[in-house]
Amino acid sequence: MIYETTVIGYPYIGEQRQWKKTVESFWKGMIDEQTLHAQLKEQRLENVKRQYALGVETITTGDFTYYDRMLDLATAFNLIPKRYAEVEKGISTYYAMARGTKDVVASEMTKWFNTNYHYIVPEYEGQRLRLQSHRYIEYIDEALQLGVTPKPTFIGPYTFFTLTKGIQKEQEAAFLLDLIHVYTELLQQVAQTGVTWIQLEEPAFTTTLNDEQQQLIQALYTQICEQVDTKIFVTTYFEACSAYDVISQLPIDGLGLDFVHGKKENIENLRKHGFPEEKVLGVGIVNGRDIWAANLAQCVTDVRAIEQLVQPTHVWLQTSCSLQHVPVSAMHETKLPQFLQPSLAFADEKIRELVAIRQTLDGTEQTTNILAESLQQQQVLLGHKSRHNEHVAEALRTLQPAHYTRDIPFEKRQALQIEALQLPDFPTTTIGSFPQSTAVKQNRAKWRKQAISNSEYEAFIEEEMKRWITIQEEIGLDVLVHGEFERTDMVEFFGEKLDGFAFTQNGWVVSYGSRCVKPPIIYGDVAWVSPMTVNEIKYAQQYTQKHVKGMLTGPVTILNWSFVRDDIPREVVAQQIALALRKEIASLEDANVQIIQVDEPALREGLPLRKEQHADYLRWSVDAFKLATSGVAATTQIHTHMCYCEFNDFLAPITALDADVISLETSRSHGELIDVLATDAYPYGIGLGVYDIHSPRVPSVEEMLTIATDSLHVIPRQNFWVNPDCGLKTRGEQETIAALSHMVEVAQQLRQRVTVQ
Ligand SMILES: Nc1nc2c(c(=O)[nH]1)N[C@@H](CNc1ccc(C(=O)N[C@@H](CCC(=O)N[C@@H](CCC(=O)N[C@@H](CCC(=O)O)C(=O)O)C(=O)O)C(=O)O)cc1)CN2
Ligand code: MET
Ligand SMILES: [Zn+2]
Repeated sequence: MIYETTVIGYPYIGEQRQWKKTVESFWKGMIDEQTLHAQLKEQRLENVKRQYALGVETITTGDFTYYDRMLDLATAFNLIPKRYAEVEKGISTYYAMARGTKDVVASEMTKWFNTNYHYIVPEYEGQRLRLQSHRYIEYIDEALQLGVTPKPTFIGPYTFFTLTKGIQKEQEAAFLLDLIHVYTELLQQVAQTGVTWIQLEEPAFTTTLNDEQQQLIQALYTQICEQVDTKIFVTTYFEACSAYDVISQLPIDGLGLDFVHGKKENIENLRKHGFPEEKVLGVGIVNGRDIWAANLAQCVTDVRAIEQLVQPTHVWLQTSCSLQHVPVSAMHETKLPQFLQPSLAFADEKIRELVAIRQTLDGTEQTTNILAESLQQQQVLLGHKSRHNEHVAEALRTLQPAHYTRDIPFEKRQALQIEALQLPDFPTTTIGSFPQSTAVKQNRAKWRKQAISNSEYEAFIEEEMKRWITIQEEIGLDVLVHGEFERTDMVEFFGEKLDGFAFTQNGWVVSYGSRCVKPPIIYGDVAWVSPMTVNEIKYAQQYTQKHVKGMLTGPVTILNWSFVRDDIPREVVAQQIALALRKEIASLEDANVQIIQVDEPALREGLPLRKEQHADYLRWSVDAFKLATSGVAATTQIHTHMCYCEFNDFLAPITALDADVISLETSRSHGELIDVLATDAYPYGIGLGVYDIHSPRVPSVEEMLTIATDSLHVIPRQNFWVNPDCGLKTRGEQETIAALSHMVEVAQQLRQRVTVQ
């Protein structure tokens, strides 16, 4: 048996987020294009060298990007929408598609399967696909020069096809023919560099696949593999491989399976259908999505059990998915609770785990001590007192059905709220955050370094809140927000104040483009300690007669955007967070806050990839939201917000939340959503985002009015809210004020128009 270690992909951001800094400097015009290329090359090579030093045998290239890997392929294939025709070719077009310019809107962005990473959606407008210049060969050559024979990776043709938008049914055949052609040409070019393997990532193989889709996969792979002379390794991840009997028989040379997230089903498939003798089996054994150290002895046992079943001749030991979903290294985290440190494994530590597993399996090194330590660490964590909080257990035990429902049904609540809140028709509001300006970030950085005192920092935040209350009054918004200036991130902020969470100093993961998040680590039972948001809301409320919304992140989003303990079901962790938020909401009510928004942008992202698992997830996630929000008075208006997804097939769960008002991002699926609202009336208050907040471009009144009037016939007047797509933290101040002023004008015109009718 031959064992080799490899990773599907390694994080490109660098340990100190060098990648982000380089790319953003280029956007700001601080460095020129040549310097951008030079700096990124240095970072890429550093990543290769790091992995080599850690002992990975087959190093991957093409896991690097200048913004997003789907966008890399789309531009390499000439999938460039017409609206960018006026933009200079090359890097300018690439970044215009990613971010928009003042003249042209950006491409859509949406979640990468069930992760918090967002990719750029390729758009097909009937153009011919042609292979354009690209960087893949350069990446391979520079690795070869380091003496490494890399395994270049690409997102595979089926996944690319399923994620491309705009292909009409009648265009499908032409598109697919073109796609086969460009993939073949690209892979042929790559083959000529002398690499022995090419990896194609097919996460879409783990979604439910019908017969037609299976036939398409066979056709794609038969035609591409026939024409490419290098060995092809297809890897699946995030779930078990669907249609395993078909996919394992594709004319490819290796298949990678996720034995972390799809363990049971993948093993069952191996048992039932075997594994082709001549193929390499990729065993995704180390979790690529969490930050917990693996139980190495268990991993070794699992690999041996898999071998017993199918006796492959060649095994690649790999992470369950790309390591881009975890931070680079846990080595420099010095402020974590001591007992936790040895339990953590970020990308580099996970590579070490793979190497230790390999050494154990092939007996090349004595690993008894490493395995024993790994096991002992598991025990320490399992038995830790933070995981056995009696108060939390008691609170969960005593939950009753009444904790999950509001006292009065929505129709009655709505009447009471109209009376209590006295809002105009077509009320305008924002989603919560206002620009996190350089001043905001710098003050926080200084405060963290203790260069300014607590009171100086608080005074700065208060000044910013007050200033933005005035701005909102001047713009004429109806329901105001405090602006979230005290928050680094909507999840990290709450985690810092709740029991059971830990924080890294440098555990960054890319969320989209150059935007990063530092997901908190939920290691123990979650509990509310003291009010987290009341002071700020109260402070802001003093300066206005209008309502200031309370602003919280929902239980499911906190769960989905954290790294979560794996000793108890996620459902239980969600309940714990919900109970903590329920207390926070009660504190807001005590402070006379009458409108409280509980954001759940990650509710849909957590939806399992397999349809048969949806119902169970939706049951407990909707329950968690209701547990958090249903304890309020009938006159307290609960808002929620969702974004970064398509919601047209998600109306039933949204309705089940029983939230009085929802604001939805709609730049992705405005039309479809309206169609759905036309057939399935949605009874609650709803604000369909009237502009995309991802671009610095200021949309005109007419543009927003068109979007708003579109939904006039499907949303009754008393339910109609006017708001942007999402929070404004990434925007500049001037463009924010300009865009919101236009938005308020839209509401005014709607009020006039509808009165006349
Ligand atoms: N967790 C999470 N997931 C999410 C979202 C979200 O808001 N949160 N929104 C959606 C889109 N994703 C987003 C993710 C990140 C950001 C974002 O703005 N990230 C910031 C970091 C935010 C942050 O934590 N900032 C810290 C640290 C900032 C920093 O880098 N400070 C400098 C120093 C300050 C300076 O001079 O700028 C440093 O440490 O070097 C702070 O404000 O305190 C960034 O990458 O730039 C936006 C949207 C979906 N998923
Ligand atoms: C990703 S959803 C963001 C909601 C949050 N209240 C904000 O405005 O930033
Ligand atoms: Zn949002």
